[in-house]
Amino acid sequence: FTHLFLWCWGLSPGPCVSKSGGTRQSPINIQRRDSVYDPHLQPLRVSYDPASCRCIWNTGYFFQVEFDDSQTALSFTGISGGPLENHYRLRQFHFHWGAVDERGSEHTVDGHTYPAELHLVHWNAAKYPAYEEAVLGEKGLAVLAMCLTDTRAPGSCSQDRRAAMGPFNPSCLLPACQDYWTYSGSLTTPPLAESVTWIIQKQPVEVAASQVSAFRELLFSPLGEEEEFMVDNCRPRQPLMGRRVRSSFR
Ligand SMILES: Cc1c(Cl)c([N+](=O)[O-])nn1CC(=O)Nc1ccc(S(N)(=O)=O)cc1
Ligand SMILES: [Zn+2]
Repeated sequence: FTHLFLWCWGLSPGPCVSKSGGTRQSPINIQRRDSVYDPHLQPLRVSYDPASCRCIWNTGYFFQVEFDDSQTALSFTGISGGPLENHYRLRQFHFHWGAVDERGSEHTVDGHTYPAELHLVHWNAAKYPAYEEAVLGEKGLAVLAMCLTDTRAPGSCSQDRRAAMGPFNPSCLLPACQDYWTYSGSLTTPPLAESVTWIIQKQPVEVAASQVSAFRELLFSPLGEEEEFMVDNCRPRQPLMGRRVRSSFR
């Protein structure tokens, strides 16, 4: 019906049907025994330029650290290799976490949840002129995800508060082990666009203990309104719908 309705208006949902009727939604549970080793998967090539780090702000869903992803950015800042056919440029990274350590990650591995999950969001700069187009386009985005046992909180703030960030190299957040799973999915908050190649690192990142509690002091609510703590900003797992999860390791 959705397609018919859109067709009536001369609109096509395109390859990235979002919300209901989605066939490739995220996050998912990764059942290790059902993932398929793909020997053709290349190693991931990650290269970030700390000088392109711009600001940190609270979007109301999570806080995100944004990077200069304009063409003028001097150096290569992003990822290539792995399951990707092109070079994807880093746009932002953010976290999802729970109210308690027993939940918080969006993806799970054999049903195991972690207190938090980091997402580094990249867009296909070889195929699209800007992030805005890539969000809704085929193979538009690549999100590099890793579960965290705890995270370093760069500071608390209410919704829409923005702060400048000095040079920061997100590579310091990446685990040493290069093994990953990959599957085709979507954004995990609206518009839930089905344009994401997910790359999930196998090794969780161990960081300083009792850091996720600092995230829990952030606010969903705008300044001056009744305080609502930003917790449990993780979407429930979505049906696999027959999708295959590939692994880069045996
Ligand atoms: C939809 C859109 C556009 Cl277009 C723009 N823009 O600036 O042009 N920004 N956003 C918002 C956005 O990116 N959300 C987003 C949501 C979930 C995730 S997650 N958890 O990694 O799946 C990554 C990002
Ligand atoms: Zn996310």
